[in-house]
Amino acid sequence: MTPPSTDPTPDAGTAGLAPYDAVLLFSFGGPNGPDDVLPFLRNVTAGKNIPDERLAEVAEHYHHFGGRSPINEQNLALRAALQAELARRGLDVPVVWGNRNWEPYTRDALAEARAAGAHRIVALVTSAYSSYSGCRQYREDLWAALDAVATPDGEPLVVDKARSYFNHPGFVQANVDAVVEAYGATSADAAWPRLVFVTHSIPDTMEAASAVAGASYREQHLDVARTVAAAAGQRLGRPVEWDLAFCSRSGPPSQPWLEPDVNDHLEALAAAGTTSVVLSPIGFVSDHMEVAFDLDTEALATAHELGMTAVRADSVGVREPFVRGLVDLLLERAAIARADDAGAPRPAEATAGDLPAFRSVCVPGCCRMREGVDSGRPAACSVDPWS
Ligand SMILES: CC1=C(CCC(=O)O)c2cc3nc(cc4[nH]c(cc5[nH]c(cc1n2)c(C)c5CCC(=O)O)c(CCC(=O)O)c4C)C(CCC(=O)O)=C3C
Ligand SMILES: [Fe+2]
Repeated sequence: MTPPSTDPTPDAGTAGLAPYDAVLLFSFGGPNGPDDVLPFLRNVTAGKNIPDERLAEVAEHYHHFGGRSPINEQNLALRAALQAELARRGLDVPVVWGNRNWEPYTRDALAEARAAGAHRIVALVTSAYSSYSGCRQYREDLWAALDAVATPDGEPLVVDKARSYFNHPGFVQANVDAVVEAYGATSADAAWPRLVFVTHSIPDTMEAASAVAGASYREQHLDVARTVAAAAGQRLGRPVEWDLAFCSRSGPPSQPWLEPDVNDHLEALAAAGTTSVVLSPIGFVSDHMEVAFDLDTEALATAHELGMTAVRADSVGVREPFVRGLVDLLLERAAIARADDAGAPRPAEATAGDLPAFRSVCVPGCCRMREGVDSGRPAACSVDPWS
């Protein structure tokens, strides 16, 4: 197994981010106040088979936090951190921020980049793993947003996507650091904690669709979990036993989603004698609502009811190795674009773990949910937008 690399910061080189002249920080979006909650949830669930009771329940989660999701401040912090790291390397490009489901919307971010003179943009999605929810849905919305952006000079606006970065060394390293710190925060007289990695559940059908041309969503997580647990155990001087659990299931009960649910899993662990856990939210890049509610509110309460000691590790947020890794990833994507444009071989791509680097341009049918059922929506950043 390859340990997370601690390579020195790669030089931006003379080509820098060319051919890109702007970066799109592309995220989910979230409400800024109580009045935003319902319209936001309607945006998220348009055309989805989510029961009303589930929606009312999720609205309550947001109201519990004043109707405001932490995700927007977290994206602003990430944008500022990216800008600072780009500047540190002498890379002078605007970073615009756009969301699929709330203001600032993707189309406005693209218009902002266009107004600043951008013609070719590299998109960084705030989802580390690939599936319909973390990749294709972003690309479908991007296609629609590109369609809505005026191009008065007649030159098209092109957006390329940086690959899913779950196994990029920066993301893995930041998670290792966070896990090691969480172990340090557990009380010395508690039992050696078991490490429970947590991610967003998805329907089994979405899991199957994520495996069109490589590792599935679940397999991507297992690769990261294995790598993070091994590296953390090494740093701590003692091996850690780990599992992968899921949170935030929605959809009708009749529809199978990835399991075990983190709460059920904690019960099973308690029944088997585990008294201490560290929860590592490897499926999420920031402590947004799903982490604040499903983990910090629900799962920690479950653990305490079961008499367990539980500490939640940070998500990667704006940790330095993560931010540095994202800028490395942008530079790598730019080098790939230059190679593709020149018909030259692509440069090597940095990874940690056993899986290869995820594809930078999606293959036909990638993460497609409804093939054969409807005509599908076209998606940007793929070989064939219509498949
Ligand atoms: C894999 C995945 C990630 C992880 C990757 C990533 O981090 O991006 C993620 C992130 C997020 N999900 C979020 C919020 C919601 N997700 C929902 C619904 C759904 N998510 C799904 C998947 C994922 N979602 C799925 C398969 C559904 C069912 C409907 C559908 O097929 O799309 C719903 C509807 C109600 C409900 O069902 O819960 C809401 C409100 C927020 C914002 C949080 C905030 O406001 O701070 C974020 C970052
Ligand atoms: Fe994809």
